Amino acid sequence: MTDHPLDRLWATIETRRGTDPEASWTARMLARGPEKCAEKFGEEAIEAIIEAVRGDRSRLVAEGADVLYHFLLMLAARGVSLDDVLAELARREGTSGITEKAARQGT
Ligand SMILES: N=c1c2ncn([C@@H]3O[C@H](COP(=O)(O)OP(=O)(O)OP(=O)(O)O)[C@@H](O)[C@H]3O)c2ncn1[C@@H]1O[C@H](COP(=O)(O)O)[C@@H](O)[C@H]1O
Repeated sequence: MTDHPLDRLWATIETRRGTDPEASWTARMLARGPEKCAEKFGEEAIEAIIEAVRGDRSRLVAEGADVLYHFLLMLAARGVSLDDVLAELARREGTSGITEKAARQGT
């Protein structure tokens, strides 16, 4: 674990698991289940897309933060860790995105 804000946010999300849903948005969303977390992530992603298309920089920064938070929430709800995703990114380092796409498609 590093002192990166994403690591700290992940640690906070994990501490909220099973706590009072009235006191924590994270606890409330986790209690609502992975489908609801995925739906919320989708909504936040669309809001970020809208701001990217509009070109509103500060709104995109704010929506981007919402996207990252709700992405971590969606992972946590499915028992996938941030480290799992970071390990996959690390595995791809140094490979060509085009080669990677072909490998995934089996071509
Ligand atoms: N980064 C966030 C974060 N980003 C967004 N949100 C919440 O996500 C919710 C959804 O945002 P919306 O704008 O969609 O608001 P909404 O209430 O769903 O309204 P609708 O538009 O859906 O009707 C809001 O309640 C925001 O406060 C967050 N809630 C928590 N965190 C982090 O998680 C930590 C723990 O929070 P709690 O679990 O609430 O203690 C916080 O200290 C933050 O670091």
